[in-house]
Amino acid sequence: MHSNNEANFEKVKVILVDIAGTTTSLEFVKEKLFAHINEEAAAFLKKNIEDEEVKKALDGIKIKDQELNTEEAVELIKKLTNENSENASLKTLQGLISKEGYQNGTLKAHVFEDVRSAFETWSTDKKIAIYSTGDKESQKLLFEHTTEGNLTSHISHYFDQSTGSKSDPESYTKLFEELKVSSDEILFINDNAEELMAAKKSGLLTALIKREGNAAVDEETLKEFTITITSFADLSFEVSNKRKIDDATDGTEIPPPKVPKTEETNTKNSDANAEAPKKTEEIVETINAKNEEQEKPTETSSEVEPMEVDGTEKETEEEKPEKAATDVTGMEIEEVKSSETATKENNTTEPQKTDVVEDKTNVEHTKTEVDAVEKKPIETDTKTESMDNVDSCKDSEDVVITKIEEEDTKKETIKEDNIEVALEKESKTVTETKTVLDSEVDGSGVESKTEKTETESVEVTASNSLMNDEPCATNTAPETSVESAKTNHEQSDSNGEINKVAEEPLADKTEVAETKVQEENESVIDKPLDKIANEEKVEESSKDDTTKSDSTNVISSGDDSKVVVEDKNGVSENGNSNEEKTNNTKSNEDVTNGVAHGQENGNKSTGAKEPEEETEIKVKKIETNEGSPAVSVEV
Ligand SMILES: CSCCC(=O)C(=O)COP(=O)(O)O
Repeated sequence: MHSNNEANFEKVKVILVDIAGTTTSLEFVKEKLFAHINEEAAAFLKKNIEDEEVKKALDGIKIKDQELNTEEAVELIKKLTNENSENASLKTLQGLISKEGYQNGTLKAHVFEDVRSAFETWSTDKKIAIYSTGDKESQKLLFEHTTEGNLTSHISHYFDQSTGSKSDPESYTKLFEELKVSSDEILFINDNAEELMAAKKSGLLTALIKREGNAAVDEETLKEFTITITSFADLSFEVSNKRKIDDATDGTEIPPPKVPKTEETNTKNSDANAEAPKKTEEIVETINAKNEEQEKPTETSSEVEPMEVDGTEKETEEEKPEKAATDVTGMEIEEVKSSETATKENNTTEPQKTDVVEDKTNVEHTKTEVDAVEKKPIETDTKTESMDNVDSCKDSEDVVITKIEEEDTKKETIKEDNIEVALEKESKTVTETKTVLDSEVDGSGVESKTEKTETESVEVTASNSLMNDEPCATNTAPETSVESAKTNHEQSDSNGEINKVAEEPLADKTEVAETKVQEENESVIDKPLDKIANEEKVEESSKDDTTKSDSTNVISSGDDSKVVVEDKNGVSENGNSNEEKTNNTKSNEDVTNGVAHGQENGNKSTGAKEPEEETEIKVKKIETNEGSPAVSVEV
């Protein structure tokens, strides 16, 4: 009929209902149940008159010191039932008498059609308790055998007169203490105004329900209660929850709260219908309360289903913001990492790029290589030659660049390590060779000098070869140089003076060179770049003769290759083959044959010596341009 403005159903945790006139029609109770009890009372007492529980109950209904036979007891039970006595012992006897009727199917308790649906809904997030004049056993029997089926699964508590009279406010205090809730978290639905008033005095929310056949309640009395309803369906707690979600999430205008249906209006009804949406604080508080409640196990919740509304609500208010925060954090971290990486890369490459290039070479390609290779300050003029190869084969340049990245990534593979060794061994080998040359030149002839120079070529070209991961279509000089170097060593075996050098395993030498170069690199890295460059210049200057000639590109080294060719009358072609270059350091015969076979057989120059042929070879021109060295040869 009405709803008070103060009504706060969101707080309700327990819905307390009585039976007669609330869940069940008074007609059923009076015309069916009580009638059944009256009919069955005689038979029941005849069978159970000696039962101690029955005796005790009979003692509870008889007049003090009254002696009752079975027939008198039956008549007393009927009389009290017809008077609708609330005597607790009578209720016990009524329950005992009706039990067989429920069990054998003779009795089916009536419940209003809205009861089952409401119980199913309420029990999802609330407790449903029964408080009836009828004893607990009778209550359970009734709800176990209703016209709507067994509803006991939705009911968590049964209270009867053992808790106290429903008209005594004290009874409700005991009740909510037992339920472990506050008084205003219980909504008591009853058709009896007197009992509701007692509950109200204890602080319970009260709903007077007007069912067909119930006694009328005057309007002034109705105003005392929280709400007046005609059906359980008038109480829709879930709608309130949906409103809370709307309010808490999208901020859109919230429709007016759904007020339980009312039959008529009065001042309070109007107020109730105009009830403003709950404030956010209040809503949040209610949400939290509901979430807490939802976490608690329901005592008789075998059919309890999760509350979807609350579940969504939780996700909306908690999970989504949390996820969003995580994503944002992750992005921030990634950005920071990227920034750090970029900074590191710049720090390691940029400064050296500038310094080394400026100090060491004017060749642009060399600059590129120096840019890329962090640990190669030693490579100077020799690199210029090498870059001729790079010039004609962009793959080489690419390889160098790749190496930069690999070095930056800590050289994870053996191959990468090899590359590094080869590159660095190149310059180191030059130094060693220089020493050999000095001793040999002092003591012996040209031949040994030549052989050792070739050894130097091995080292250098080997490193270049390793740098070329991909074959170069136009210039495979680095790989060729490796083989040529080996050939020269083998050939050197015939020369006793250089056997010692020739027998030294190449691999071992490589290891030695690697170690030395590593040390050298470490020291170089620790030095200021400017200083390194200056030192390198000095070093290169002191070993200029051998360094340039030791290169695979002896031809392209300008003066040195020219000297060699002139001295030996050797032949060098346009730097296409290191075989040819190597042959530059051989005798005329070898050189001559090398030219022929170098063209025919590619890189293979280690085979048996060809018959000697007299061939006049003239070197017409030797270009020593760093960019594209060339030698013009006439045979
Ligand atoms: C199982 S109780 C049957 C009805 C009954 O006897 C009774 O007294 C109902 O009283 P209520 O307080 O539930 O209206």
